[in-house]
Amino acid sequence: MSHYVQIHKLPGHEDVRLPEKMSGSASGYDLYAAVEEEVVLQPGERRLIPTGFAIAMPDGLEAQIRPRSGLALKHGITCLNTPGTIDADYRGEIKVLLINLGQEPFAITRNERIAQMVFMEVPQVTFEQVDVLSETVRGEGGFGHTGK
Ligand SMILES: O=c1ccn([C@H]2C[C@H](O)[C@@H](COP(=O)(O)OP(=O)(O)OP(=O)(O)O)O2)c(=O)[nH]1
Ligand SMILES: [Mg+2]
Repeated sequence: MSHYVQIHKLPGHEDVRLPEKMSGSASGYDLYAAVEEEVVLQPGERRLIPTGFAIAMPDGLEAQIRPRSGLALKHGITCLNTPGTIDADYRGEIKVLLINLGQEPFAITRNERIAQMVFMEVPQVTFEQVDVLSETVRGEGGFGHTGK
């Protein structure tokens, strides 16, 4: 399915690259850091990193902010709240909450790729309050109920 998503570069960030797919069928659009100057994340430190853009997507979609596996593997850099949720009605700057779970300081420079954004369809549901739920074989079993 293809959708139109409006994208707006925020003032002062004309030089920052917009989200980009690095291969034809990639799921994620890589996000570029719009930090004014180099930011260094110390081990264990978290920081909200700006991207310099905002979007407007159709109702029924969301965007997820996910880590880049290369940064996670090589440097222990991940998104603390992964997958971050971008609501369809959010018009603020997209930001990325990075945390350094590695053992070395990690420097983030302007226009470096820090995370990726994946669009998803979100089913709408209507809750129907009931006294008894429909029965299943699993029932209330969970959290390892079926074995290791
Ligand atoms: O990684 C993220 C996560 C969220 N957001 C923005 C877009 C999202 O629509 C809004 C709210 O996010 P969320 O619902 O996860 O946070 P909350 O703590 O519930 O805040 P709110 O009360 O504003 O919904 O913050 C980002 O820019 N990056
Ligand atoms: Mg919320």
